[in-house]
Amino acid sequence: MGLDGPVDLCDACGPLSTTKNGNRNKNTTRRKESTMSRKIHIFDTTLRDGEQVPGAKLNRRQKLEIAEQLARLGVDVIEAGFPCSSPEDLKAVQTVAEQVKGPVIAGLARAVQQDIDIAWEAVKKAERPRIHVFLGSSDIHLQKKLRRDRESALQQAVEAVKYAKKYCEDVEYSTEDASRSDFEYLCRVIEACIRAGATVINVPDTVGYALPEQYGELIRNLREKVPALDKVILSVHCHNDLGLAVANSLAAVRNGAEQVECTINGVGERAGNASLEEIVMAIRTRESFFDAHTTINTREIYRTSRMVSRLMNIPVQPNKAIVGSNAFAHSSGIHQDGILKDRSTYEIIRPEDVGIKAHSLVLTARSGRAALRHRLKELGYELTDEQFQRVHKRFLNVADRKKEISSQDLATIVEIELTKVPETYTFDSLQIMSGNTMQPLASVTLIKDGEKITDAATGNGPVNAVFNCIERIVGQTGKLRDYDLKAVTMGKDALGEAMVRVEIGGSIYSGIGTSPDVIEASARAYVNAFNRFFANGNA
Ligand SMILES: CC(=O)SCCNC(=O)CCNC(=O)[C@H](O)C(C)(C)COP(=O)(O)OP(=O)(O)OC[C@H]1O[C@@H](n2cnc3c(N)ncnc32)[C@H](O)[C@@H]1OP(=O)(O)O
Ligand SMILES: CC(C)C(=O)C(=O)O
Ligand SMILES: [Mg+2]
Repeated sequence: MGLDGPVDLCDACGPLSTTKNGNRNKNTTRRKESTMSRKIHIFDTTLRDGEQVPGAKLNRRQKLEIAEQLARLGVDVIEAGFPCSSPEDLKAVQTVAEQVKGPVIAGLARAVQQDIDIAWEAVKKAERPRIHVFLGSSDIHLQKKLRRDRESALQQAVEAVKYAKKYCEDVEYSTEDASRSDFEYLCRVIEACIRAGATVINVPDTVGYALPEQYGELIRNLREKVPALDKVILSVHCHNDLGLAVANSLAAVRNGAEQVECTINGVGERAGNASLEEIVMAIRTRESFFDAHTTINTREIYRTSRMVSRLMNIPVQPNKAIVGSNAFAHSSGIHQDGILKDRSTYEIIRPEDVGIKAHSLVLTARSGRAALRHRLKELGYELTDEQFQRVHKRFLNVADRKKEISSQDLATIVEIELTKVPETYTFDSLQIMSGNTMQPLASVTLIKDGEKITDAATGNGPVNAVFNCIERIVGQTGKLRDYDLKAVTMGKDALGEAMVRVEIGGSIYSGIGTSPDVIEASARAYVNAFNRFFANGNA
């Protein structure tokens, strides 16, 4: 695939390059006549192939919950399980078939009568049931796993399709390991299964071996060599062993595939299946390139992803496309500036289109003034230029020491920089007695109105003992809400900076203190917070 026009943004954002699709299937023709793009059927196999992930097993109730959400998402087919695999899976698929309305409900079966009987038992009450039969077609699978020759396997496939057809009008046949199969033999199997009544032919890249150009070519060649494919739906099913499941699926769509089998979050056997959200959003974002569309309600994508992650107990990696926590997070200054000027500069998908409320601008040491100014405004701060410069300087200083600056951090920075606090109490000195066999004891001296006041207190640690002591001297208790201690310079004699947020009298006060001694820095920060409290009119 390559761009043959201006770089696409998305249909919602601007014009797209128009390219020749090259399809000659019946749907393409029909849709083109009515000037509509081809519909790509989304076959979700989260509950079957996705559930083959170790540890991801779902019970009946969980399968139903996900299936109902998949129906809201608008998938065309839900493969609800492999009913012959266990009595519980049979019941789970039955429950989904009986209760979930809208999508076709499919059950998987090996090319053997017993599996097909059970699959039918599972899906027969669905509004639109489908039996999905599969059998290996590569010599590797035939010789090493099934231990039979091509001809008898072909016969078995045909008999299985005919047998399934007795029960169900809609029968999908999968040529397992198609991408490693002999092409002529693959064509013969497909032709024979269509003749036997298959309504959908699936051409899986079972072991994720294919490369996009090659897989696209396979689909194109199949369409050319097997005209009967025009009478059925041609489907693809890609695995991610080389990280190419989505790329291969899209190459197939480009070359005439009409159904894509995929899973939420890309979960599935080994490295997983093609990810539904990536395929759907790629087709949507580059619709005219593919000359195709899906009927997925994309605003349900994020919710579905969260649900599957939660119920399967498989976290989504932060940089996962579309649904990862960083998919719409901008953290570098140049990008943030661009986004604030016009989101199309760095956003090809609107987060709300996949059900995420908004993009996020994460403040880090790589952020610039534009993002900082924006966040300060969001937090309600209106600063003069001079104040902003001071806040920016301290922001960079803190950001260099922290991975991310939260709104709370920023509030502390602003408070510390902008509020001049009269020193009701001035820190003078402290002494600590501490060790692993005694309760820490601190003695602190503060100065008030020129007079030294000394007191002592214990605590569950030296810093806590110092804080308790300060509270005794100022005659006021506080609750430490946030405590951040960092070295501001390098080396053994590094200067430590303590930042605290203390709840005093129902309000939060920030304090900052520096010293080469971290306990002294903490004491200075605590006194600083109390001075803000007193400066606020509290006696
Ligand atoms: C590519 C895929 O994802 S395929 C789906 C993979 N998913 C699963 O396997 C999960 C569900 N599977 C199961 O619960 C079990 O494996 C069952 C119930 C299907 C079969 O269990 P068992 O009867 O104990 O067989 P077992 O799993 O040990 O071996 C599989 C057998 O099926 C045969 N087989 C494999 N695929 C097929 C097929 N498509 N059609 C017919 N037979 C097949 C194998 O050759 C093997 O037969 P053999 O025992 O005569 O050598
Ligand atoms: C059962 C088939 C479709 C499969 O999961 C595969 O080939 O990967
Ligand atoms: Mg698979």
